[in-house]
Amino acid sequence: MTTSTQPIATEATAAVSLKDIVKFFGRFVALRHVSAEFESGKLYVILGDNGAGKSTLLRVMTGLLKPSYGEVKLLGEAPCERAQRFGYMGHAPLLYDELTGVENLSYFAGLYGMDADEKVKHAILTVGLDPDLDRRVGNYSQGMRQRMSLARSIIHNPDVLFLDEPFSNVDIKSAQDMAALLGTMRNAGKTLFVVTHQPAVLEDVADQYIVMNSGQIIERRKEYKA
Ligand SMILES: Nc1ncnc2c1ncn2[C@@H]1O[C@H](COP(=O)(O)OP(=O)(O)OP(=O)(O)O)[C@@H](O)[C@H]1O
Repeated sequence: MTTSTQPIATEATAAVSLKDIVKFFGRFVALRHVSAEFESGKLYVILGDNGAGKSTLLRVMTGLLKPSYGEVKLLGEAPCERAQRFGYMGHAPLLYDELTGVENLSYFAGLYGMDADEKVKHAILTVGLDPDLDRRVGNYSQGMRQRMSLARSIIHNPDVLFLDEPFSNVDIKSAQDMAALLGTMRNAGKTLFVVTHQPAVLEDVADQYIVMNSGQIIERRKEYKA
């Protein structure tokens, strides 16, 4: 019998666990003693006014930003140990303007050490774009760019997905299509965290609304309207 020192993530393992997280930027406190557990297989919508700490929380959850104090676990481990299992879509699309969609995604697939072709096509079709479109991303509309950025973040089929304002500058129809896709991913067992100022778009698919104010989670509720 072989033994392993690797902890095994069970279904009971929280997707994300935050223990007393504090984040300073200089002397400014962006996150104030945030403790929370988020179970797997849910779609969480993170709400709050400008500057409430939503993006900071998301980036701390991914390990892109180190907390000043406290502990983050992603699927039971430090986020850096789980890089292959989460995807992140931030404000910057992280796409090369001079490359086509397929070329962009093939590049990122290569970074994950993946055999690209089929997965790239699948990711592009999944977000409702045409893999055969021979157009540089620099000439995409903002909505297409957001979709391609989403495709980039799911190219490695992550279990946990963090999306920061995925619907910004996207027309309502495209936003609704993206929301439906996120719902499908949740139904397939993925965990999603979505920061947005447009919670109505996610009304049909959200499991929980996480409300932030002044660097704290002040409420977790099922409905986005009070
Ligand atoms: N790198 C940084 N350096 C200094 N201050 C920062 C930095 N990043 C964020 N902040 C500050 O931390 C606070 C929280 O920022 P954050 O971007 O997390 O808010 P947010 O809720 O996502 O806001 P918005 O809805 O406007 O995107 C803000 O006051 C912001 O100015």
